[in-house]
Order: sequence, then structure tokens, then C-alpha cells
Amino acid sequence: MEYALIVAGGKGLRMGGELPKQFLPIGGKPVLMRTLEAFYAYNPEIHIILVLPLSQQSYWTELCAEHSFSLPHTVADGGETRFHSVKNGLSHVTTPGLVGVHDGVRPFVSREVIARCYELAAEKKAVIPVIDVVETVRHLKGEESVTVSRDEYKLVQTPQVFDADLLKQAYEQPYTSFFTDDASVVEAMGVSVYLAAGNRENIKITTPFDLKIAAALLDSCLI
Ligand SMILES: Nc1ccn([C@@H]2O[C@H](COP(=O)(O)OP(=O)(O)OP(=O)(O)O)[C@@H](O)[C@H]2O)c(=O)n1
Ligand SMILES: C[C@](O)(CO)[C@H](O)COP(=O)(O)O
Repeated sequence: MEYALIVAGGKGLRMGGELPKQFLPIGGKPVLMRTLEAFYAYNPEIHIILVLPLSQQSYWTELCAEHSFSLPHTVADGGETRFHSVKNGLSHVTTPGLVGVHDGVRPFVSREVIARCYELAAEKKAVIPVIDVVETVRHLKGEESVTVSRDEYKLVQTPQVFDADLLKQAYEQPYTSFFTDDASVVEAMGVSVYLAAGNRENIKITTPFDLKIAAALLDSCLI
């Protein structure tokens, strides 16, 4: 069984505004619907678990009706942090298989990247998509800063795909603020994570600037 655990339980503080960022329209369609569609385009049989704050679930139901959005999915309750949201979603993973955890606000993940991560995870058990750093990177050391070799770093995306039993076991660990993604949780058990090529359009819509990029990506037919 393949699961996609789409997390959209955050507060969107860096985006600001009244409407939570996962519901903002891009090209007339809410971000979150585009994200779910990306996973169905990859595998129409995939089991989608959508994690949303309890307070936003009725609005999501209204939005689905308004947009005639009928792709099947199970809704789970959001938690205090991304870690807690993923953990809540994992309680709906009931059979062995692969679980891809994906940010609801990354609608432009390519079908190739989704396929690559799930295919590799069947063999490697823990796979994350990454892209190169294209700018120079400096490490802050107190009042000073030094240039570091960017070749030694990667930028991490989602979906992060894992063997379901492995991921569930990892999420039994106590939370620490170091857990900013799923790979960091799995690594804390001493398990190595395999890196796969991501796609540069797979941005995390975080700030108002990212919305402009998203609109431009759609307009330019790069998506
Ligand atoms: N308690 C939380 C926090 C985050 N997320 C999800 O994790 C993804 C990446 O988080 P981020 O982009 O930081 O979203 P927010 O936490 O909403 O943003 P901010 O940090 O600006 O408040 C998002 O899809 C977000 O909804 C979640 O499911 N539950
Ligand atoms: C999971 C993630 O998108 C990988 O880059 C990122 O770590 C999420 O970070 P955030 O601070 O919760 O946005």
C-alpha cells in the first residue's frame, strides 16, 4: 500500500493574512487541492491522509464542494508542531507499505520526483528529495562569519518517503525542536537516509513572495 501523508496543520505565521496559506488560490485553485492532485496523478490508488487543524476542517469541506473536488482522502487533526501533525496522521496508517510525508504547501512537486522517491524507498526504506545550493553559503560564528563549501550541503524537500513500520517507530521518539523534517526523526534512530534528486519548482510556499513565484511558475507553463 502507498500512503501520502499531506501535512497542512501549521499556522502560516510567515505568510500572514486571514486565509491560511494552504487555502490561498493559485491560478484560481486552492494550493492544497493542487498538492493532492499531484499525488493522484502519480498513483490514482494512493491512500491520502490530509492533516488539517480541527478548526479548518469544515472550511475545507466547503471549499471541496465549491470546487467540485472529489479526490478521496482521510482527514486527520493537526498538532502543535509539524512533528505532532505527522504523528497524528500516522495513526491512520494501518497496513504495511510506504508512507510519503509531504508539505501541503508544496504543490509543484513533479510526478517524476514523487515516483523516484517511492520507487527508491521500496529498496532503501528512507528516501528524501534534495536540490543543490546555488548561492554561496556563510556559517555564522558569533560576531564572525566564514564561507563554507556549498558542495557539502543540499536543500531538502518533500515528499520524504519511508517504510511505514520504520516511520511509525521513529515517531514514537520524544519530540525535540531539532526535528524539522521526517528525515531528522528517522535519523535519530541511527537509520541512514538516501538522497534523491528533487525538482527546483517544488518550492515551499512560506511567504507572500513565494506566492508571486508560484503564480509565475503557473503562467510560464513550467508546471
Ligand atoms: N503544527 C504544524 C506545523 C506545520 N505543519 C505543516 O508543515 C508544512 C511546513 O511548515 P511551514 O511551511 O513552516 O508551515 P507553517 O508552520 O504553517 O508556517 P509558519 O512557520 O510560517 O507558521 C506546512 O504544510 C504546514 O502546514 C503542520 O502540519 N502542523
Ligand atoms: C520539511 C521541510 O519542508 C523540508 O525542507 C522543512 O523542514 C519544513 O520546515 P518548516 O519550518 O516547518 O517550514
